Amino acid sequence: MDDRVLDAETLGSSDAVREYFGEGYELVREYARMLMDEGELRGLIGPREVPRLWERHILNSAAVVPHLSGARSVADVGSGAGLPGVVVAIMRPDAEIFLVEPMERRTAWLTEVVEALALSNVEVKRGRAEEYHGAFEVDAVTSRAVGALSKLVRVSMPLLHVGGELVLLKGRNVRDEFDGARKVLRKFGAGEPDVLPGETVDGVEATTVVRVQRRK
Ligand SMILES: C[S@@+](CC[C@H](N)C(=O)[O-])C[C@H]1O[C@@H](n2cnc3c(N)ncnc32)[C@H](O)[C@@H]1O
Repeated sequence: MDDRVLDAETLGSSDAVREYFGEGYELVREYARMLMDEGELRGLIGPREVPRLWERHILNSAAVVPHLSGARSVADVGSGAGLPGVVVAIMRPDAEIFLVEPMERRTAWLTEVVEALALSNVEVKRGRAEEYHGAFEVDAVTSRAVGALSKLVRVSMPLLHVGGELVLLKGRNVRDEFDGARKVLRKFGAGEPDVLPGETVDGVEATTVVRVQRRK
């Protein structure tokens, strides 16, 4: 194991992180191991991401979970390597999770992860979110690093039941995207976006979570 992996392992095996993930800890750890072993090689994460895998990716992804408490079904739009969708699926085994991703190479990886971790609550759906408008509806959509708020509202709002919510991991400056999204928020019957405080686990602060409700 090289030093970069050891760095990430230190945080990933800390008591605070173990306690935070509770029953899901072993599965999250297995997923992190898969990403560390193969993620870079298969072009799923960059080489610089290996040492900060827990900090920047795993813990960061977990920050959406407290905001999904009422959701029985969740679609993760643009799952990529499975972030945050796989982490959500592990932490919410009671919810039905759809991982929506257009790239074949990435859906192949997601399918392997789902099988290796025996995640019976997950369905991988290959395609763009827009292709699934009218095909299924969920209580919540999560998404990270897929695009600006206006795009996320346009492609994701039609996947939600009325009353359902987009729960997005965004950068600190997300408010700068609000003006550009006004028109599309109105068009898709969305409420005012809420910017929510991220949690801090073992000194690691999560990025900003933004919640937008489908009102009609
Ligand atoms: C930068 S990656 C982020 C992946 C992952 N969410 C993460 O945070 O590591 C963006 C992903 O969104 C996917 N994507 C882009 N547009 C999409 C759309 N309209 N519907 C679904 N997925 C989309 C891309 O194929 C890509 O895998």
